[in-house]
Amino acid sequence: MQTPSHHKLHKSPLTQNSSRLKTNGKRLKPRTKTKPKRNFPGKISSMDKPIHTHRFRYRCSITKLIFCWFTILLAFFFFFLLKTPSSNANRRVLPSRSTWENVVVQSAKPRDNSTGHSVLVTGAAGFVGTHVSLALKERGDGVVGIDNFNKYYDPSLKRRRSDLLLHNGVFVLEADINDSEKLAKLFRLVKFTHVVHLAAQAGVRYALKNPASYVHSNIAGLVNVFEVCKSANPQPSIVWASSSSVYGLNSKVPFSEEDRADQPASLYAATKKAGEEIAHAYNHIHGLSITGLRFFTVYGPWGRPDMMYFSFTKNMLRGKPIVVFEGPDHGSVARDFTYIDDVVKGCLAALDTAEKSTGSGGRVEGRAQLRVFNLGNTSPVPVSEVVSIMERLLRVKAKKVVVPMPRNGDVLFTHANISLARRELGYMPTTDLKTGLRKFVNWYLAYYSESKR
Ligand SMILES: O=C(O)[C@H]1O[C@H](OP(=O)(O)OP(=O)(O)OC[C@H]2O[C@@H](n3ccc(=O)[nH]c3=O)[C@H](O)[C@@H]2O)[C@H](O)[C@@H](O)[C@@H]1O
Repeated sequence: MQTPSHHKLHKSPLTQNSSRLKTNGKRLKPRTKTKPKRNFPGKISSMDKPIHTHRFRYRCSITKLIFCWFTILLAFFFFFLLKTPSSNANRRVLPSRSTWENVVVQSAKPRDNSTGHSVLVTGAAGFVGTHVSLALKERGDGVVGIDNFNKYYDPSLKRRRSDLLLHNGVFVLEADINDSEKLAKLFRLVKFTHVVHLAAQAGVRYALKNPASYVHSNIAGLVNVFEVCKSANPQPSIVWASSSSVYGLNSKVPFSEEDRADQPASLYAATKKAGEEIAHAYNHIHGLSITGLRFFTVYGPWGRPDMMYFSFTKNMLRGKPIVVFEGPDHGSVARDFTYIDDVVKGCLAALDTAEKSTGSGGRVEGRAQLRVFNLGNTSPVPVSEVVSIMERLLRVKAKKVVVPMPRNGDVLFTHANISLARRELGYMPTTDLKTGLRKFVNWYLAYYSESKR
């Protein structure tokens, strides 16, 4: 009869290797020379176990130890990965013993605490967001950015803008404006005096391809920003980006803030107009001070690759055709192109003239300010004229394919009346299209020649 230890012995890999394996009926020679010493018949004492057993157990325990350490290290790695914001750029900025929370607090500090603002800029790695953040920082305000770095257009351009901001002392947290926890946390860390809300799904024609993204950013995201601002104590004043597209099919020119804006030609325009109504509700109920800025086709260095002047430049330099839209009866399609520096001045003036919000802890002390301004250039230029300017600047003949403007969100023309902005904000655009496009082309050539290196 076999003892339990016998049973174990026969089942162990050692036993199988040394005594059980046979080839062609022959017994295989054991791999080790040491034979087990038996103290009692049928039993092997622990001291007398064969060296193979010791080595095997030794190897087993080493393997277990390594496995244990590896698991602990892995757990630490994931713990820190989850605790740290995911942007590479953000990770790069964090000094070794600092947390992203400390960096946010530093970034939000104005140069002079008594006069400077603490501003949260959403969409800070976007085109307008980058320029506004830089201008605020440059004049001494504290600025914290937030951006989700989505893939609507080349995210590497957004990363480069974010690097530029970081270089200038503006930290951009990688997070979506729909992440209420993150936003609320930012407000727990910093008492922001102002929010410049520029994060949005832009582009009029893309709405046909991805309508949900407009609802996600321009409606749900906007509501989320307002919600967090409404609950903050003190409540910040808000300046946010609406759009000239809200005028839609309006044919009365130039477009004035009092004109009807209830005939949007795209879902994009509809979400921006909805945003203005949502702003009204939050102002009315919660006492938030809100200023909406209707931007008119903003262009310039660090611009958006999805916009016409940018994509035409790229195609013309590569010898590719460009598709130029025209109106009925071969009429021109025109835009009130507005240079980025002028728009930035308008944004800062809106922020400086914004009154304080009047709500706190669910109570509202009096009416809060609610404003809407056009930020345009007051001189519409036909797209065909833009192409001629580009041809001269790039010294390239464009391969134009002229087609009737498809009904996919575009309107025939935009033209801003800026009297109100001039009166209330001192807004006065100074850059004509030729000068602005020259600055854009210089930036474009430098940026992409450097990227190739
Ligand atoms: O001001 C605004 O409200 C809007 O301005 C731009 O929208 P859009 O004026 O359509 O700017 P582009 O897409 O750069 O188009 C400019 C002009 O070029 C024309 N175009 C565009 C693309 C193209 O392939 N061909 C072409 O002729 C358009 O019809 C339009 O007249 C922005 O993309 C929107 O995000 C912004 O809100």
